[in-house]
Amino acid sequence: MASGVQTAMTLAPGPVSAGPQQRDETMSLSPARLRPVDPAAAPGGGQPLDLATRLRRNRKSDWSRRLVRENTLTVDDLIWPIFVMEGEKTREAVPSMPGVERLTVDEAVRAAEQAAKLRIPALALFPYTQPGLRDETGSEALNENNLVCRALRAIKARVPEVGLITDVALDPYTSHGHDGVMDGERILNDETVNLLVHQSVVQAQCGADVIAPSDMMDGRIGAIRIGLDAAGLTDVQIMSYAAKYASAFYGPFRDAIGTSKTLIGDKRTYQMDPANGAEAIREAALDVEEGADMLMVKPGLPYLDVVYRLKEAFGLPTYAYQVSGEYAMIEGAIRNGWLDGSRVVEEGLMAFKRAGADGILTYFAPRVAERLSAGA
Ligand SMILES: NCc1[nH]cc(CCC(=O)O)c1CC(=O)O
Ligand SMILES: [Mg+2]
Repeated sequence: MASGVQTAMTLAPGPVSAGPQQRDETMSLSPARLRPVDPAAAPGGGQPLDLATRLRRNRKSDWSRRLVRENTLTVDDLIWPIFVMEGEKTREAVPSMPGVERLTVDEAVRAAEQAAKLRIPALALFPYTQPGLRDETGSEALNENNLVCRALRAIKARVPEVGLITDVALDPYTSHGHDGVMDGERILNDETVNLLVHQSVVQAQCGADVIAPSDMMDGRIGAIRIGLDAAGLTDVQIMSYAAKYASAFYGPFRDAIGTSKTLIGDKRTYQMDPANGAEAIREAALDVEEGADMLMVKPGLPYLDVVYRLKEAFGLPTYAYQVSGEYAMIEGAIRNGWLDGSRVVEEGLMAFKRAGADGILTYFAPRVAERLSAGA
């Protein structure tokens, strides 16, 4: 160290005669950069480089890395999406999401107990609707005894301390797998919104704490807010899937809820074009104006720029959905031994925090919570 200081003194700031600095005039002219390096200090010559700033200093030990760490990942950041199905005491594997299962309602209650024990704040529920109950207009969505409603009541009765988030959209209930009602090839916006308001009120009356519309119809946030308030459900929150993209990463989810084989066409007339970023701001601005309490971006990792932009622009609680395809990619590689399991999962989740997310919907939630609570 002493010799480093000495070098800095003897080689006082002077004109730069060579080096990369000269090539780029816009480069910072801070004194630290201008100090020339002693030409005698050849690599391996034993003389330290004359660097005033060495960013590695703060990384030299575990305690120091912890001290300078900018972001943290905690159990409080996790939302656990689960799939529910008919039946009793049964769990059924979802092949394209290794490690994820569909749960009967009683097993969903077990999952909620596990969430409570791990202190995962909330679950997000998605139903696998019996094919015979699916129709053109998704009428099962409005049935207060449908799978989601029964799961809501069962979990609320046994594990009231866990937050329950429900998906509002018609796709688990329609014979064509679209999120709205159709007229020929068109997905009808305003007619669909009417049904979504009804669906939201039914779910909230059955115990949903947070209504999360994932349908991407225009105007649904405002309509749902009015509908909930009119039903006396003023405390029910709305988490808007504000920027939801027409993504190929939803494939395994559609296997899980049984819509991949029935879906006619694609969802590009209502979900966003993956090429668009500025449009996400417009989507979110409308949802904020219409009364959204929280915003969500979906998918997650490929859309971190959108997470960052929405958080910066609105400052609302903002969430990212690490979707089924992201889960399948990571878990597939882990199971093949190509990636180091816990490290890659936590690095990915930390990236959401760094981008500004307040939390993440992730199928890895119970696994990560277990590690975090073990202090690993
Ligand atoms: N409204 C449907 C819905 N809600 C959540 C997801 C995807 C979640 C995932 O892939 O994990 C989808 C799929 C879709 O839009 O087709
Ligand atoms: Mg919108």
